[in-house]
Amino acid sequence: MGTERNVDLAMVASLWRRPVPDDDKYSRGVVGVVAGSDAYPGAAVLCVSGAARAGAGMVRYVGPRRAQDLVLAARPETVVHADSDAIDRLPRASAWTMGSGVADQPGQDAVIGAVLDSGAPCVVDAGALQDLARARQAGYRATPPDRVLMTPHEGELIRALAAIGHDVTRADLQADREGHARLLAETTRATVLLKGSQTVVVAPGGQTRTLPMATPWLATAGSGDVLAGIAGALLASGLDAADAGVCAAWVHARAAALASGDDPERPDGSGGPVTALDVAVAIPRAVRLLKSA
Ligand SMILES: NC(=O)C1=CN([C@@H]2O[C@H](COP(=O)(O)OP(=O)(O)OC[C@H]3O[C@@H](n4cnc5c(N)ncnc54)[C@H](O)[C@@H]3O)[C@@H](O)[C@H]2O)[C@@H](O)CC1
Ligand SMILES: Nc1ncnc2c1ncn2[C@@H]1O[C@H](COP(=O)(O)OP(=O)(O)O)[C@@H](O)[C@H]1O
Repeated sequence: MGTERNVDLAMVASLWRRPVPDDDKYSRGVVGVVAGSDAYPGAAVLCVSGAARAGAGMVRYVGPRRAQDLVLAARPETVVHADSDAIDRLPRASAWTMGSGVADQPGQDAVIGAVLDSGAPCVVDAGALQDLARARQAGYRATPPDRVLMTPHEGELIRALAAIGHDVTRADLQADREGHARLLAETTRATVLLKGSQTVVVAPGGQTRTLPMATPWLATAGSGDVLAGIAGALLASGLDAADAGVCAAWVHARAAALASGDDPERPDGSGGPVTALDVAVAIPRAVRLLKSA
């Protein structure tokens, strides 16, 4: 347990699933996205854009009407579902991304609960992290540890740990980022991707994988929502949670470097500013780099 591996292009290229002639949109993976809310409708667009650009065969979006409309305006290929309908009949999806920009939306909370009960593979972000941590600590673990990926930033990791009885300061966390990510992973029996300039992915009872430093231009509102969408597409394509997290973080960082014009090998901020949607648009170019490995 706890052995370290650094992530590089060859590792990601060997894991990334490319479509084959026999594929159809379902076999390539259908991602259900429960993201965005009346308070944060833009997170829905960013999360869906991340999933679509990373190669999902289909994206199903579940959320409030205004967010549905924004999603369709930006990504008309998305199939949208009202959260009130989805509670009765969960849309069929190979994996789910849930929680980015979700805040005080009872319909979405009910869908998130139903997905977790179903045991489907899922990425859990932002507004869904604390409830998931509490539920898994209490033993409600329908989804196996290698199929659930929690994606906190440092503030969210502190709150998720507090929700399960571990009070941690920002200084404690920064002194040992991997140790605290592992504390959440082992206590909840879930895979944890801790975001930051250097992202780490911790599998419970397994390895820690450390990503290269990303361009500091990536520290911009909504870029984490794009990452959650990418990871959902990769879980839906059949990767396990740790591999999906590693590949998503690598492609996300490369897409940001490409969009910024920063040095992809040693990003130092020498490029220009990027927005979250710029990162999503650059994902296909980052995926193309994988074929050179
Ligand atoms: N366009 C949109 O709709 C956007 C929606 N977003 C959503 O907005 C909600 C609130 O997210 P926020 O993170 O902004 O605010 P939160 O209210 O979740 O967190 C704020 C607290 O966490 C700390 N914190 C925030 N980001 C951090 C980071 N990257 N690393 C370490 N500590 C950090 C701050 O110091 C602060 O104490 C989330 O659901 C998120 O997904 C954001 O992604 C921004 C864009
Ligand atoms: N200083 C930094 N350098 C490089 N990447 C960063 C830095 N800070 C944050 N990131 C990355 O940017 C993204 C921010 O995600 P998050 O904090 O969830 O923001 P949001 O909630 O606004 O989407 C993550 O992928 C994280 O790894």
